[in-house]
Amino acid sequence: MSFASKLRAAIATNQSILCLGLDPNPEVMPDKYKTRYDSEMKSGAYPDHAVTYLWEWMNFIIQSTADLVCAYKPTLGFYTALGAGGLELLAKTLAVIPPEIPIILDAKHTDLNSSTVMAKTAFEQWGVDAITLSPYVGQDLAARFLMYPDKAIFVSCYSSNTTAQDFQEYPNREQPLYLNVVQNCQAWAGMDNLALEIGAANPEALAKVRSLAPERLILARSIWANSQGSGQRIENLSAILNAGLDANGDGLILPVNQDALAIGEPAQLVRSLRDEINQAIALTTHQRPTCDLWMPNVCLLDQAGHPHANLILQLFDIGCITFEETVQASGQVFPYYIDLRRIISNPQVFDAVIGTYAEILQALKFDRIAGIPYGSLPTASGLALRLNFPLIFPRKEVKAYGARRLIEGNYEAGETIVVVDDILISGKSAIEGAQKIESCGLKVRDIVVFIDHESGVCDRIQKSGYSPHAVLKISEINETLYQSGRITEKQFLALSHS
Ligand SMILES: O=P(O)(O)OC[C@H]1O[C@H](OP(=O)(O)OP(=O)(O)O)[C@H](O)[C@@H]1O
Ligand SMILES: O=C(O)c1cc(=O)[nH]c(=O)[nH]1
Repeated sequence: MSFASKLRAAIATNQSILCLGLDPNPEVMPDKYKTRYDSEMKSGAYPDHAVTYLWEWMNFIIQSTADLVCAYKPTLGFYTALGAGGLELLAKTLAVIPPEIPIILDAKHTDLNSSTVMAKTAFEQWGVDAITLSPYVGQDLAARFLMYPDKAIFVSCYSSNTTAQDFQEYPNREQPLYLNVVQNCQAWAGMDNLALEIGAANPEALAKVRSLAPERLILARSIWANSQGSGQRIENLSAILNAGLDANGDGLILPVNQDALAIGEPAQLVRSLRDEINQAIALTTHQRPTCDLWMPNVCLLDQAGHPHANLILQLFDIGCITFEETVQASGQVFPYYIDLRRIISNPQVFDAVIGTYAEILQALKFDRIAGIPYGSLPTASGLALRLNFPLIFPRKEVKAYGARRLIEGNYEAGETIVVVDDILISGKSAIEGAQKIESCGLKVRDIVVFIDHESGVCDRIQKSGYSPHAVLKISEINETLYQSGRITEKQFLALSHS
């Protein structure tokens, strides 16, 4: 199961957005383990035995909280700091985490050279579901981890540490570096594979991140740093939730405060924290306006890329391009499918797509717009409304009852019609649609599509007497997806041989 599905299931089953850090830090070890640990360490004879007490402690925490949290987050540094025994401890700890609870390895990995092997060890050997990464090596680092489609990365975007402000807030508070990181890293992968990690002792930074990443999963850190008494904790919690929850009241995971680890019986503390958070979420979402403005997810690529790069990524993210063997209308089997029919369920993408067609249509001369059923009827309707032109459409099949019209809508013979379709593969649908329209005494000059699948289809359209226009070529889409790390080389090659 993928990280994203596992996390959703764990949140639903345990009714919890709590992520518990599994950090075998001897400094905060409860007394019942610490006394034995210290005496073993003092004896100096068997330091590996001392690790046994850390293991007992970690195991106890997991057994006590597995029905109360949505994820576990071991911090790699605590394990490596213990030497060889620490890595054994990590393996043993991971092995007792129930498989339905996702594991986020807090590695803050930052070295490009070791990233391929780190990804292999973390995801294949240790079997963790997600890993935290430092952003500053850039997309190349992330790409090594994103080769695993069922796994996820958490990009560490903001630290609560005071001295980190010198870098994060550079060059000024209006356009700080960390918001640049948030904006840019979202182009590296879709929602299920890339989340953000934010130190949120101060909810202001969290709110800014949320406004730039309205739909991303955010792991908030250090949220308990400024909470002394319970009143202050509830106040802070409410501010964190207001700042960090997405428009649906989701998209946020919160840490368990480290006190839970230091006390001998963590279950009670984690349970009451979970319940407190759930109550606060209910209150926060209840107070929000019921009719919210729908905000797009921002996913920016380098401005030097394709002018429609962001739209291409969004199309990919909403599932318009899938890689599985699919029979085409022509009977051929392709190793992918382009399903532009999904656009209509995402108002922001739909609007952007209509805008790109509109730019082309505005330069053409015509009296009416015709959409090719069924896939292109919503788009043609959107264009008719946006450009204020009348709409018609040729039926796929003529009905044996009712008006039995081949062309629906009103028109006058001799008028010029612009044909709108979503994709040209063989060109058959668009050409046949245009011919139906012409058979009713209308003229068709231009055929406008969103995607030209290339391989000579535009020549075929021209040979049939029409002028083809496309917003995008399949090769441009392929290049952008590959450059952004959305698709693998194998998928790139599959689309290149289209
Ligand atoms: O260039 P072509 O080889 O004709 O392929 C492209 C056509 O195929 C799809 O429609 P489809 O036949 O799947 O029908 P639908 O729009 O009703 O889903 C698509 O919407 C195009 O109209
Ligand atoms: O029928 C096809 O050939 C076809 C249609 C479509 O919308 N997308 C695609 O990849 N193929």
